[in-house]
Amino acid sequence: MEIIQLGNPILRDKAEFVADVKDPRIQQLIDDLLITVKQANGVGIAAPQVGVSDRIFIVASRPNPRYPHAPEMEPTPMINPKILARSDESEKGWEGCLSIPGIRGSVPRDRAIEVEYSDRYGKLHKQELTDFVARIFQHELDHLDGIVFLDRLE
Ligand SMILES: O=C(O)C[C@@H](Cc1ccccc1)C(=O)SCC(=O)c1ccccc1
Ligand SMILES: [Zn+2]
Repeated sequence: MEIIQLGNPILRDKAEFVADVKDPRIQQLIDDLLITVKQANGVGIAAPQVGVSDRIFIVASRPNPRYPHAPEMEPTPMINPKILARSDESEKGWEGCLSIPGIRGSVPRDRAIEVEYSDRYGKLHKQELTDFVARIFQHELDHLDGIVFLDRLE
């Protein structure tokens, strides 16, 4: 799928709550996002970045030049994600965005967050995320609310 670039107003849309995770259209979208994030060599991707206004994103942390200690994880679809609690400490870190190629910036994010989301089978997950994985989650959640990392540069 084609990745929407900054400047396209769709990227600023607020994504809608997913009513039925078992809907075949949602399952197809999840498969498309998994392929797209892999092809783009990203560590995350959100549905609005492919022009779909659903509250779904993929978190796919892996070690990379900027975060060599990042955990290698199975790309994880997260549906109707939300942050339940935040650590009081925040940390600045480098971010990029597949919709804003060639630009990197230092963005403050909460170092630890308690999150809730449904997986693609409809199972509810509640867990604590820290460091780079927490950063990706916050970056992708922003996309669901039409926010990009440039909006958060200090
Ligand atoms: O635009 C996106 O949502 C994907 C974005 C996710 C992200 C990267 C870095 C910090 C938080 C969230 C990317 O994957 S950008 C390209 C990339 O692979 C990368 C960029 C910087 C550091 C690590 C990876
Ligand atoms: Zn992005």
